[in-house]
Amino acid sequence: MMPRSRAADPPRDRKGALKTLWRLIRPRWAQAASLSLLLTLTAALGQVFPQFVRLVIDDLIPRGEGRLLLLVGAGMLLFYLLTAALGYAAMYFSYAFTQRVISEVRLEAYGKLLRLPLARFTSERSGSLVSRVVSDVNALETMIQSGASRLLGQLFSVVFVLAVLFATDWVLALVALAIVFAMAFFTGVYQGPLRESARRIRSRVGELTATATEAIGNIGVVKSFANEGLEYRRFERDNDRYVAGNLERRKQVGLMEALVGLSADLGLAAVLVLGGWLVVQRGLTVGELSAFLLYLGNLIGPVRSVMFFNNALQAGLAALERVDELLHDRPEQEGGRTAVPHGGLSFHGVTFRYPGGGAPALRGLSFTVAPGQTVALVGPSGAGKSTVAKLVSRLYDPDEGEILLGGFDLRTYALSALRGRVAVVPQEPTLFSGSVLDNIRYAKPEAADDEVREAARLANAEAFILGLPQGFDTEIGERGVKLSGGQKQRVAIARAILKEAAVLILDEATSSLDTESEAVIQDALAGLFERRSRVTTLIIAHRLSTVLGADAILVLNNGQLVERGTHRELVARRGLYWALQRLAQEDGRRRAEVLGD
Ligand SMILES: Nc1ncnc2c1ncn2[C@@H]1O[C@H](COP(=O)(O)OP(=O)(O)OP(=O)(O)O)[C@@H](O)[C@H]1O
Repeated sequence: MMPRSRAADPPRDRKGALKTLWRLIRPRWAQAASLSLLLTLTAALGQVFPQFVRLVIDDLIPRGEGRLLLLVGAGMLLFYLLTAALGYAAMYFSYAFTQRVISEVRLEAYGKLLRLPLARFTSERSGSLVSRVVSDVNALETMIQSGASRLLGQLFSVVFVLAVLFATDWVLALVALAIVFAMAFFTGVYQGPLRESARRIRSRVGELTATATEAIGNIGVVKSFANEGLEYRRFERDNDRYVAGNLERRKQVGLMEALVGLSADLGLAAVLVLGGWLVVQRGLTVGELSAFLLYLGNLIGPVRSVMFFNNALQAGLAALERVDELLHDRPEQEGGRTAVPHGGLSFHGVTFRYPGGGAPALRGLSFTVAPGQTVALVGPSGAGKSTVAKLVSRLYDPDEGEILLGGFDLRTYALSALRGRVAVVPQEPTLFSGSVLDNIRYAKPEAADDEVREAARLANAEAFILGLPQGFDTEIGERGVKLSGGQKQRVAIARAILKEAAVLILDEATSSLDTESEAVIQDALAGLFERRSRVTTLIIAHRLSTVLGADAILVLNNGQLVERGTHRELVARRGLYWALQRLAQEDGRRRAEVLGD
């Protein structure tokens, strides 16, 4: 028996996030480095102005060089035009670089999200999962952008200026080095708390997104219970937590910046005092001390930027950790078999418990449906009928036992191949935004228009579709025309007809269909069976008519198979099936009486 796949790996940490960051940057490190140097160069070009001033004041004016002055003016014009163009190009390309990296991560994360096992979507709210792909990925922007545009240049300046300082006066340079260490020390002290608060903020963004997504995704229900106020308060609570997280972080950032700033200021004062002493006692010149102090100023600026980059780095890494966890989440496990035969379906000792759920939904279930046969599953609510359907589509895998299709374990098939051959008509079909044509074609994206129309005809859906404002091109789904329960079912049946299914699973609608629609649906199903006579079919049956047409009836109770046989055999047994049928008949009689009145 195959091992059950784990729902999720343990949470990944900063090391994992750093590795992922390096994987993303590595192929483009040369590009990032040259962009950063180019930006530094353009910034350095800005420092040339004092030289122009010196040239004009000290040279040209005293010599009365009017024409040369014009020439210098023209030179400055060219120089600044070039500087502006370089600055623009470097800034744009570093931005484009950041966007490319981020867009790649976003696509990779979304691709991964789509391939996570269904169970993963119950361990985290879907809005929070979406926030990992959208807002966490967006939160990487500042880190990558400032890293790509400034970091390298600033590190370069720090090393360069330190070298100049040591060449000027090594005693004072040691003090300067101590300043850098003090600044780094306070940055280091706040590294952990900043990372923690950044993590909290990211997870609160996830909660905030999830709360809004759930309410807006179910806005009809919210409105029908007039619960806009309740939902508003839920969002307000999450929003308050998010704001509190941001304020807490701001306090830490403020303290860190203050301590880093204090180190720099006290360091400058120390250099001034020590330098003054050196001038008095050791013959250091005033000019040397002034130059040293100016250089020190040039050192502290870039060191501060590097330290404050740490802030962006921690926020970015906290976001990247969440993205990284998603990227390393285990996808659905699958086999390599791509040919799924028309064959029998069998359950062997299948036991299954929903992740996080209590009692097993299925217990040691065994049954076989011969190729091309139709089996009806009946049983009281909660017996496990829909669970059987979910396991056949491999939305979940059994904890124990195995399910074979055409003689092979379902887990040996490639998922897309398997799901491409298992057609499900659910009780409440889902429609997506798009035309009717697109919605039916969802079952087989490569199907030609004619094929789709033929499927709709066989599903008894053509007449109502042609009655819609733009026929097959009518927009349905979230922003379009709303379809009735029966119409949705026929769209779902048309989808199933379109598929080259080896197994058909039909979850009959229990309610919401009047007798007329029910007849139409039965006709539609007849179309489905006519087209797919060799299909192995599993029906979660709620109607006598369907049960009578089945080759065998399986009665489930409490996740176990309690009876099996034909309608006649099961009625003769006077067991659970007989009791359920009697209940259904009584219910039918009462409804007929009410309608008769
Ligand atoms: N996603 C889920 N997570 C946890 N438990 C679940 C989940 N879906 C179903 N269950 C539980 O599994 C058991 C079997 O449910 P299942 O939906 O298969 O019953 P059913 O026979 O199809 O019922 P019905 O006729 O009412 O649709 C029930 O106890 C149910 O509460």
